[in-house]
Amino acid sequence: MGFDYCFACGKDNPHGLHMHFERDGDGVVCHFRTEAHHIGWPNVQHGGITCTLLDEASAYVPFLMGLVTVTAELNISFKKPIHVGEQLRVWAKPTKVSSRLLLVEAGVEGEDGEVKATSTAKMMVLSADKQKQLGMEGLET
Ligand SMILES: CCCCCCCCCCCCCC(=O)SCCNC(=O)CCNC(=O)[C@H](O)C(C)(C)COP(=O)(O)OP(=O)(O)OC[C@H]1O[C@@H](n2cnc3c(N)ncnc32)[C@H](O)[C@@H]1OP(=O)(O)O
Repeated sequence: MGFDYCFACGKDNPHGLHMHFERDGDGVVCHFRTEAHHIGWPNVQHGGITCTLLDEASAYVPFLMGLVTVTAELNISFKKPIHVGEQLRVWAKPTKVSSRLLLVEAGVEGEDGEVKATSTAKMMVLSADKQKQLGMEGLET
């Protein structure tokens, strides 16, 4: 299975979130609507879904630079609950880029711009050998 089955962005994954990213300056942005099947506590989006939104946005920053990375670290601050039916703006931008590591800042905001969650991520750039070693097959950027 390739990119199209990515849980966060794959168009062919029937269980996925179907995130779609666009460039925004040197970063990325995506709009996402919280649905009933995304909850943990009643009416409140599961924190794991929020993590996925932030992780994916962080991964798309290097991806759109033509780099294959994995998340080595992801630190999240959950600021406000997200409720079913909310329309969210998910963004990410690089704060430091080196040949092996990118630091990426990301956030989730409500329609009124309220900050729901923020994160910082360390994205490790993978060589072709490392991709093979980690069992990542069929990757082409
Ligand atoms: C059509 C469009 C489709 C688009 C699709 C887009 C898809 C996007 C999908 C994205 C999905 C979403 C994204 C996801 O969810 S990716 C999935 C979640 N992440 C993972 O599965 C990663 C699992 N971890 C690993 O594979 C390894 O631990 C990695 C690769 C991270 C390091 O490997 P390893 O441990 O073997 O290291 P090394 O021997 O290669 O050494 C490397 C160097 O790096 C240093 N180091 C290591 N760790 C850290 C750290 N935390 N902070 C700072 N530095 C660190 C290390 O000391 C060394 O430095 P030096 O001693 O050389 O100086």
